[in-house]
Amino acid sequence: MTSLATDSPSGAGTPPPPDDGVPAIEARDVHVRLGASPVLRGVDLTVRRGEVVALLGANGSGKSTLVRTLVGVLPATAGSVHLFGHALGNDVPWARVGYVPQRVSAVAGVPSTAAEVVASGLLHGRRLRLPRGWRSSVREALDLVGLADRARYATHQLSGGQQQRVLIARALVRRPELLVLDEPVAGVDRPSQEAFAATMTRLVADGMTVLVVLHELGELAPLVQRCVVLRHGKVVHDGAPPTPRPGHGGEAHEHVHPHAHPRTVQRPEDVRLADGPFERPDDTEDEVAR
Ligand SMILES: Nc1ncnc2c1ncn2[C@@H]1O[C@H](COP(=O)(O)OP(=O)(O)OP(=O)(O)O)[C@@H](O)[C@H]1O
Repeated sequence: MTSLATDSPSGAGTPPPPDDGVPAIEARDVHVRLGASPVLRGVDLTVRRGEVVALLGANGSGKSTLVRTLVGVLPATAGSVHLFGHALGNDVPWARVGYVPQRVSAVAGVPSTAAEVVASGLLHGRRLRLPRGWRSSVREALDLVGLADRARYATHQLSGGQQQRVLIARALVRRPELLVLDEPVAGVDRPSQEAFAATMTRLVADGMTVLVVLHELGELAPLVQRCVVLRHGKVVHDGAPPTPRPGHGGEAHEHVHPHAHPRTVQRPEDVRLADGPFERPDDTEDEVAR
């Protein structure tokens, strides 16, 4: 299991379990309707243990819907999802799964300290009491995202990027083996982007399996082994990351980041999706969906 303990240089205390060949995520022919609209239309996705997979696609292509379905937040209309070999439901070992939702002020209105938000990540399923040693787990998780000195800050006293890091720490405090993140760096400040990339580098080195929704590979490009691209709720690419193109991030790039705070948007050096089935900078599914 990936650990947040600090007794090794990478932050891992316990080695990950041997890969038994069962994928961390296995989704087959997943369909989701929201309201009257078919949002996912037969998605297949396998994420093997230790893989780092980026989920890409234009605004409205269904990325958030897919990850929310994979972690059981949204019900699939049809198809199946297995996590660690268990169909979604009570049999899934949820303690092994960390989920970081899109920020969208998820913690901004919560009158809690960073430490309290992180500690809430230790409560899941039928666990309604904090486990023994929770304070050190919380401290380690905050340390891992570079916010050990902000533990007692109210979340509204933190920047957007720091709030996002608190959410990541909340997912990490469970010492998950699988981390699912929905646009973790959209609209966050540069120091938080860099802190996030450094955190992910350590976690991946320790064997963490990662599925991350991104608009751009950005600072995570060196870690990403596979890219899955959604378009109109279908997978249109599943394979190697697209070739980097110079110049992306300039004025021509107008991909909308609806969750970004306008004053804190940063455009990292990134990787442009190729033409063809991939997103175009000015393309949103809402505009082109049939
Ligand atoms: N609750 C809902 N009811 C009806 N339609 C919805 C609902 N939530 C999302 N949708 C629609 O589903 C489609 C996919 O949305 P989703 O948020 O999954 O896309 P996305 O690829 O994550 O987009 P973005 O990059 O903008 O976050 C969009 O057309 C959106 O308008």
